[in-house]
Amino acid sequence: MSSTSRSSPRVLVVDDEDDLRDLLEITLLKMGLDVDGAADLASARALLAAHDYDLVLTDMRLPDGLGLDLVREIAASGRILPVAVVTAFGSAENAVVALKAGAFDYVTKPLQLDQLRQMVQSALKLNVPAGPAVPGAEPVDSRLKGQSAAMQALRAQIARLARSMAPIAITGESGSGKELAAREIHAQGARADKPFIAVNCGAIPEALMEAEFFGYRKGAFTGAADERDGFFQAANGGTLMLDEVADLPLPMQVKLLRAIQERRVRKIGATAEEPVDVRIVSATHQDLARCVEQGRFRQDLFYRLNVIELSLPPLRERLDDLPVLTGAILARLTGAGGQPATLGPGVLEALRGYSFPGNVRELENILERALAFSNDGVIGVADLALKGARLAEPQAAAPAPAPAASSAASSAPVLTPVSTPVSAPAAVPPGALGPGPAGERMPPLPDLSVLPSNLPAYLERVEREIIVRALDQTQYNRTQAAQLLGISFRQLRYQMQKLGIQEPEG
Ligand SMILES: Nc1ncnc2c1ncn2[C@@H]1O[C@H](COP(=O)(O)OP(=O)(O)OP(=O)(O)O)[C@@H](O)[C@H]1O
Repeated sequence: MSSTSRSSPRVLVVDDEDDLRDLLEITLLKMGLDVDGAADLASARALLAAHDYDLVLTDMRLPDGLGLDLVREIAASGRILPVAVVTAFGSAENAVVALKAGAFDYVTKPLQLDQLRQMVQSALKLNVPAGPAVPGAEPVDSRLKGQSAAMQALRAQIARLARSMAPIAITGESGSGKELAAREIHAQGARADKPFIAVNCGAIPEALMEAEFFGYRKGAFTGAADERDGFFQAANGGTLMLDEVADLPLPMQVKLLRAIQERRVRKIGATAEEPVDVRIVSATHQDLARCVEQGRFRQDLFYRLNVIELSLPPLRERLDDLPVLTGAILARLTGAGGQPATLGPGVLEALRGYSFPGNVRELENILERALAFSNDGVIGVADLALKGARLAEPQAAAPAPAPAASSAASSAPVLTPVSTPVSAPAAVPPGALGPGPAGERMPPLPDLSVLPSNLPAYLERVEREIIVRALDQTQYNRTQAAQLLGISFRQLRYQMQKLGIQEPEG
């Protein structure tokens, strides 16, 4: 059942079960494709050597080896050829192994023909050159700015990952660009014209989670006045990003695992399941493997989400990107047609000396604030009001420390209460100490007669102490605490998680 015309995309089907191979071949022929069949690895290799294919679809178990061998051989050859595997139902492990080895996607037996067709269509779209490969087209401008080796490697990895359906787990500190990377993977892949839906798992009340993810039928519960789609249906054909995935409660993790494994969801109140074709990208700034160890995250879901890891480097490890990043951010802040702001002398050096715990988001915030304080669009060092710059300055005697407010942070360095008036030493940039330009509270520095031997750890302790105090002052009202500290609720929540600050029990 093979065809020789090259006007249509050509697919190689490798399966030793005649019935299944026939079913696959007929389905693909009906889609207008040319199809060759092979019953074992040896014939598949011979056909691959003789012809150009646009897609290979292979069973896992073959008389003379594994379909996985074919996946590996094609990946190692550098040939741009998507390979999908057919796995037995319930053998999730095989599917994950194949995806890790470089398979584009998988379908499970018994075959769901609608899923098979969707998968084939996605795979064939990958062979249409996109972006810069089209002659005369403008090169696609990556949204992820930076020329450092780390960013170049990241962009190359993203280009590879965009060509597959494998679930990706993105890790990286808060503000390091996880969502941007996920959007880039989506935009460069076969699903670019379909929706990209990002869901902050930590922001959905537990009681609403199932309805939000899977949707509901009219009348399924009080208040369900109309039928509604969930995130899975909304992202159908595209990408669903599960941001802050470590925040998912355990019961929801079970439901999510099922939906991802079976590629089907059931709306609340519905009797039938519906197929969904969604690429899953997850992200967290937490150590998910540790959450598994602590019993807070299911091992099986972790395994399913963590097929391929993409790690975003913190900004402080790629400070060479600062000129490009600041340029891009300032251009955006000034908007089209505006005169872009410039950096005054010493500004880049000052930024290079800072550790950016909030990464690119923090750089954006610093520049936005600095722009507001700058004269004639020229940002000076003082306009940056960098926290690190204060610590870098040689300090005269600091005010006497006050007792720590919270036992949870009793080992933290002690800060003087925020209300203590302070005058700034001459060497410190204006705005860094004392009331800030917009009447900001700037408490005095802790005693720095002894310099910390581990600056990041020290800063973390300072930050921890400040946050615990703000929470104490507001009876753990996080919205008020965030306001008090001039940060967003989301930032506060991230920092609390990162620093392991929990509400006192009772
Ligand atoms: N390499 C980069 N080039 C340009 N902008 C970037 C880059 N990395 C991050 N940004 C910008 O920084 C901000 C934060 O990025 P993003 O939301 O993707 O981070 P995140 O890691 O998902 O953050 P969080 O953990 O808080 O959800 C966004 O405005 C984004 O556009």
